[in-house]
Amino acid sequence: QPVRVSDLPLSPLATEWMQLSERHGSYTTAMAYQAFKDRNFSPHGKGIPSLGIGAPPIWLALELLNDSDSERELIFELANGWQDDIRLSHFAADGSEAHWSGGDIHKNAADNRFFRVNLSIKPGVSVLLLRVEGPDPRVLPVYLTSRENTAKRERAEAYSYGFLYGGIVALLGYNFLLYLGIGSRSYLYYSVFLLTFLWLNLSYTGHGSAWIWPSLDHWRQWSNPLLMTLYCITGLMFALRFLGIDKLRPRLSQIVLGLAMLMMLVQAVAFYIDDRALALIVAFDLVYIFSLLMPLLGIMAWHFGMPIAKLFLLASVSTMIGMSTTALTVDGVLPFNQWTYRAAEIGMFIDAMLLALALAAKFRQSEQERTLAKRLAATDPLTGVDNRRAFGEHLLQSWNQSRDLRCRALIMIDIDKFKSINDSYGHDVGDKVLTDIARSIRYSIRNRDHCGRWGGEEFVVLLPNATEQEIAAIAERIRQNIELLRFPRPADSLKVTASVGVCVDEGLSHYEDILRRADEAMYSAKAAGGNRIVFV
Ligand SMILES: Nc1nc2c(ncn2[C@@H]2O[C@H](COP(=O)(O)OP(=O)(O)OP(=O)(O)O)[C@@H](O)[C@H]2O)c(=O)[nH]1
Repeated sequence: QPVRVSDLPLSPLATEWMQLSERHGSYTTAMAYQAFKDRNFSPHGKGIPSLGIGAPPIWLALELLNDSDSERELIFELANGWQDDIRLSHFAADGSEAHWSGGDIHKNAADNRFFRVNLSIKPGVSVLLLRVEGPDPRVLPVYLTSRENTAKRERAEAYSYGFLYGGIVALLGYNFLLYLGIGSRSYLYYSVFLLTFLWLNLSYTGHGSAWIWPSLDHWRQWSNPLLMTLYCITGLMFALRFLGIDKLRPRLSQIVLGLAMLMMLVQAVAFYIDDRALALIVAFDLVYIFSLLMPLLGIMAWHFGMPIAKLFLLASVSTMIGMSTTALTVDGVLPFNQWTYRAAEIGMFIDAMLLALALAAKFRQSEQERTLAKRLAATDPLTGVDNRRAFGEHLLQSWNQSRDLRCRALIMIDIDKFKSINDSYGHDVGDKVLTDIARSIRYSIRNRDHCGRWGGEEFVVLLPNATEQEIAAIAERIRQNIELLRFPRPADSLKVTASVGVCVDEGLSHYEDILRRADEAMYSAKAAGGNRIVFV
């Protein structure tokens, strides 16, 4: 049944095709045409013709009926930029013939990224005969539509590719800048992964051949398998680093990378012996392993309790879904449209975006960890106030910041006879006394004052911006509140007191002087019997 040129579908031709494989010997165009007329072609079946890697050359034929009395202009386009040798013949109703050829092995085959031919279909029944040869996956989405429909499709594709490439380039540039700024290797690995993703996209969409490397004939044929391999390897390297598997499971990490490198070596050998079918099989196998391995690594990291692993898992599952959708579309299980056919691209793009989000989440997490570590390093674990180092830093900082007009003071507090508390009630009670005293001091001071543990049973308080009356009141409050502390059994009869030394700064030249003088004052208080305040 010839297909009416007025009824041609907007999607690629599928059930319309008749096919003949060159499995049992090759044909010239005339022989194939004769075979078609002798009804030796069989119906192609459903889906876009898809024959896998290294399939023998295939002939596809289509009978066209132009039942009008004028010529019809159509555009034939094989929307797949990686076939080696494409030949198209048109046998018109009036007996005239036209022939075209294209594909990767033909130098600068077309000024378009795909093999494209303008056809004039004369009234009557004519035959289109297409032959495709090459080791690459033989997926043959052929559009046969009017000039307007082709332009419409081209415009939609241009927008979508603009969006895709724009998105990847923006992510790539941003993450590379983050690497330069922050120096974290994860950003570098991610940028390299995005670069290979961009490069691979340029390669298999035909944009690279059309615009970037039109004269690199050898590269044009090899770019797909080599870039697929590189994409998987950089993706794995990023995942191992990002998920921390290189540190948690270094052996596993080494095995995965070793296998990836082995694949790269096989590709180098395939390149050397010029066996592209081998390179393609290795590349596709690696892609399948990759799309299974990535979620597995995500699950493993999840198992290790890494919160970002969920985002990573979601990202790799989106690639898996995309890839299977494209595969099912090519096989004719799912209906063909730009979304289903290009689902792998969309899945990988969503993957890349989710990974950027995961990187940001990881950055936030490590920032929080850093802040926590900094706080822990500055805090006395028993009492929760600043430790000696942190208090010293704070004192120095506030000293440098303001040579204040109003006076400031430093209070040194030492618990009286603390050793005997330890000796009589044990260390646990001693610890409880220290904790309660720290809490009591914090309760006695103002919000802007700063408290620290200076030594075993010694505390310090810095009072900025305080009048002499305020200083005296706070020091007295501290002393009194310590004296009022009560403890549970067995220390219910225990009464604790402290000796307090106060140094009011009236133009001291060095911050250590205030510490030394407050210490001296505290010792004077202790020497005078304790439980008192001495001012200097
Ligand atoms: N329970 C407990 N004891 C501590 C801690 N840090 C230091 N100490 C004890 O504090 C005691 C301090 O003893 P001394 O320096 O002789 O001071 P003191 O007994 O208070 O004597 P005076 O200061 O002269 O009143 C020592 O026995 C230390 O073991 C701690 O974190 N917990």
